[in-house]
Amino acid sequence: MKLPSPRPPAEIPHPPRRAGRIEDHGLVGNGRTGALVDRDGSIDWMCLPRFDSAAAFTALLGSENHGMWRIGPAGPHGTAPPADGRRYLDGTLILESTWITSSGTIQLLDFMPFTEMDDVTQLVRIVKGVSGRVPMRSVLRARPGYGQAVPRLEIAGRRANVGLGDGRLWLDTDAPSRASGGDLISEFSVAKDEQLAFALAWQPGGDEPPPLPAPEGLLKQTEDYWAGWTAKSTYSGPRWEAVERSLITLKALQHGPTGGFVAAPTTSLPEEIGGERNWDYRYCWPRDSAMTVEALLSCGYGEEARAWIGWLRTAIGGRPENLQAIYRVDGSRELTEAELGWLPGFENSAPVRIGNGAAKQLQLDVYGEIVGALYAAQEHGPELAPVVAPIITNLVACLEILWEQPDEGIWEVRGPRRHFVHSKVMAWCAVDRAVRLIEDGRTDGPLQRWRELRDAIHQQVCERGYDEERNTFTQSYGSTELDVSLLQIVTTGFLPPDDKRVIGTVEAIQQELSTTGGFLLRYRTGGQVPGVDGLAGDEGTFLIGSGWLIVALCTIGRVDEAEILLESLLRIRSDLGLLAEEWDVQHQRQLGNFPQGFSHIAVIQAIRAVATARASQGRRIAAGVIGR
Ligand SMILES: OC[C@H]1O[C@H](O[C@H]2O[C@H](CO)[C@@H](O)[C@H](O)[C@H]2O)[C@H](O)[C@@H](O)[C@@H]1O
Repeated sequence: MKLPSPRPPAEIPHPPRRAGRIEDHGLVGNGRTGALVDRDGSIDWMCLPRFDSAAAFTALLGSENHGMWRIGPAGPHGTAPPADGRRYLDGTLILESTWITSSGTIQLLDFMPFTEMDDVTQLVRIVKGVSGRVPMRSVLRARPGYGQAVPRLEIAGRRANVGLGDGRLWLDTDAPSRASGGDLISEFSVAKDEQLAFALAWQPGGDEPPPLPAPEGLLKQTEDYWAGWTAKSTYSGPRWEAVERSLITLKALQHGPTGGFVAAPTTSLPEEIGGERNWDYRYCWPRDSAMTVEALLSCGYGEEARAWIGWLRTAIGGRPENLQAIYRVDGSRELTEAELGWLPGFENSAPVRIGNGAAKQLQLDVYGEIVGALYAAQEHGPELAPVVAPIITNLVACLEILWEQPDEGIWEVRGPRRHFVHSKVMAWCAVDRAVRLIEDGRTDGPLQRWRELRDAIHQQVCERGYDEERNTFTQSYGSTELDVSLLQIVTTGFLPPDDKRVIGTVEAIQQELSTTGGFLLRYRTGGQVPGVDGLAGDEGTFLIGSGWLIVALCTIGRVDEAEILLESLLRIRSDLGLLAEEWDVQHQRQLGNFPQGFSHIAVIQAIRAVATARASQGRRIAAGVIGR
């Protein structure tokens, strides 16, 4: 469905979005929504009030006239130079950008308080003078409905507000401000030891203004929130800073009020620049969320898992046979896909899509991922067993009926259904975990029947999904193609690590799907001829595949190789430690939605796997089992 182009936004003489990269953005968030901040201090993307609401700042996918809010040193024609340095304050999601100008140095702190206030979303920006005096400018250009409309702007003293349909944005600042063509412009200067704050608040409904903000108090509250949160991590091994950054990023993708995790806070960042592989990730995939929960649990975060289980129970409801591949943040199911014709897309990568047609696909692997996460949750908190056991047994009962069907698989192909080997392996995994739960006396179920089911799936995969001649499992039954998801044969324990079919599959994937630097394609795309996924064009290397390969190599004892790949993966993170879904090996840039949960799961899993393997090597050396 293509939505008609509305009247173009009023032409205001401002340049288009500065040509930058996906990874030039920093993320701030409050567990309800997130905002992406470019190097020049421009908020190029922000959906309000929820991750899956319409964006009020959409410059990321169009021009500045589709909405942005920039604060930076005053440059020509309303621009600001890129910051000279950026970082997150340690262990937080508070972004600090520093500009060193000819007249002085200033810092901008961007953050979103995790607030208890129902339905209020705040974004606070504090400009601090470090030296000299720096002329600054703020240009707030809210454009509701993904850049469709120019709202009415009202200014009353130090408060301005704009209507956004079902809510209103309030901006509080002491900076002198004026309206210009639907923009709120504030020009001011900040000297050493001075500071000036801007606080933006979204509130539902009418005209009642929100309470006046206290930016310094909100900063302290946000610092304390993150200090308390990061202190709960149980991971203190090598590369813990990278683990911490990925954990914080995953936490930022969880919608606090419901417990649902979005796959990423963006839509339609392209998987190929100029291509059509542009999808909306601002929703909750049980698959992605389950993997996120496992990654968080592995570092001691149980509360997020509990909240997600609550979300899952709502989303699945009383009918697990109606499991969807994707839900909205609140667990609702309406995700009709549409194209926003008025947006040119990131670097002209059209279409820009909202909604996601993959929601209605059959994706059998999801059962395995959900059951895996629930199984891990009750291992982490045994009191959860009575809560998760009925969900597990219901899902496995569905799988009993469904598992022999072809499906669209983990990659949500838009080509014909196939018997994807990964889907069957994950189905095996779901049944296996259910059997273990029954064997351990943590729930009741048809033990013998499910043991037989588990064996039947295993046997079928080994007979129909394995290419004896090449000694590798294949993407789908009877195909000669490979798929990076086959690495989960190793990580799920479907076969023992020293099985020749396991080693053969790892090596075949390395040979056929590996590119420069060891980054892996998901599978081979067909260029202009639509391949297995039914789409024309190619894509970058898929970063969660790197995580799986690193874990697989550690599992089969090739830790040195794994560590080299881990270093490559860590090297391509942005200066802020963030990763999109994919990496373009040729142009050395990130691709796809950003930051993506999958890629940060990969970082956590890979670092932990290498650390565990190294520790076990150390123990074996100490015990004299292996030499130095
Ligand atoms: O490749 C085509 C599909 O791409 C998207 O799906 C991908 O992202 C999902 C969220 O991270 C992930 O669960 C899935 O495994 C990925 O393939 C897109 O959302 C789909 O609509 C599209 O068919």
